[in-house]
Amino acid sequence: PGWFSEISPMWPGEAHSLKVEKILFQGKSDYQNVMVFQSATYGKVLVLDGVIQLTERDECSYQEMIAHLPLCSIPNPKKVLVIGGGDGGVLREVSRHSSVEQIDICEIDKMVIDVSKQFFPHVAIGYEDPRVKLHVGDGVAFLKAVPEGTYDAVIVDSSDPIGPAQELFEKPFFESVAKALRPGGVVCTQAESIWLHMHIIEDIVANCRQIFKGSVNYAWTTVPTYPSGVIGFMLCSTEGPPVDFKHPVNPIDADDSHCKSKGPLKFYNSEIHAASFCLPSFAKKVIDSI
Ligand SMILES: NCCCN[C@H]1CC[C@H](NCCCN)CC1
Repeated sequence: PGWFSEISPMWPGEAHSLKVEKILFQGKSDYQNVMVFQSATYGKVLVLDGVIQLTERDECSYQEMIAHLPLCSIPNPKKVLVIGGGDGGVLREVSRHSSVEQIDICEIDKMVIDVSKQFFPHVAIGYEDPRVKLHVGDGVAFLKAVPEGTYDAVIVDSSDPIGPAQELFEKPFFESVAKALRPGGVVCTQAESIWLHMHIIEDIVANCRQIFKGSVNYAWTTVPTYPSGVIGFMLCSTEGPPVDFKHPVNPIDADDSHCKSKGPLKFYNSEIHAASFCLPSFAKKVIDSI
């Protein structure tokens, strides 16, 4: 009864609101406040420190794009690491790829995992795949311990730079990701909004261009319940076999038969893969000039 408004200094002067039917969970973990509520029109909603992480209605866009943009860009992904993504949605999407043999996930907050399993079973279903190995801990420390060249792909499904995910936006972390990737390996990170955060994106792109000597691209998608209605992704590859993110070499068809239990893809397809790298001029000017 009432409205939830997403007010944050990260998007001053604006706040997306959702009509609340019932608050289902409120808790404080070692890292952040965790809340779940039943919304009137977007299904259940997961909120961390007052910031919307996902809603049942539109999570397909973010989870499918952040997973398939990298994995469909390399021919035969086998070893994948997910940093963050405690709700399990990215795991659900990664597990659609039959070539994948090992999926490591490092999530710092156990409460996010438990709450997702309890309230978002269609998202947390990702944990049920036998290839998934869960590590509860800090992604920065995890990556430091990873042997060089271990992974074909790393997906950084983080929250925003204010809070526990702050370090996941800084240079040392990107360097540790590059080290953990094989030559021609790929990383996809959550990269904010071109409407709200061009300055943050500028810094991220500058760091990525210094660190990833393959290709560096910015893609974006629409998520109605994220501020400004869009969210971006950094797609980078390490030096080695070239990766052309804009032309998927490993297309995943919409009715991928490997995933009866996970349902069909609701958002991602090869056309929207290519289209997601087309940017408005104001963003292109900044990103292509770095
Ligand atoms: N697996 C879903 C995790 C969602 N990650 C993030 C949650 C916070 C959201 N804020 C958007 C801020 C404006 N760009 C970005 C994605």
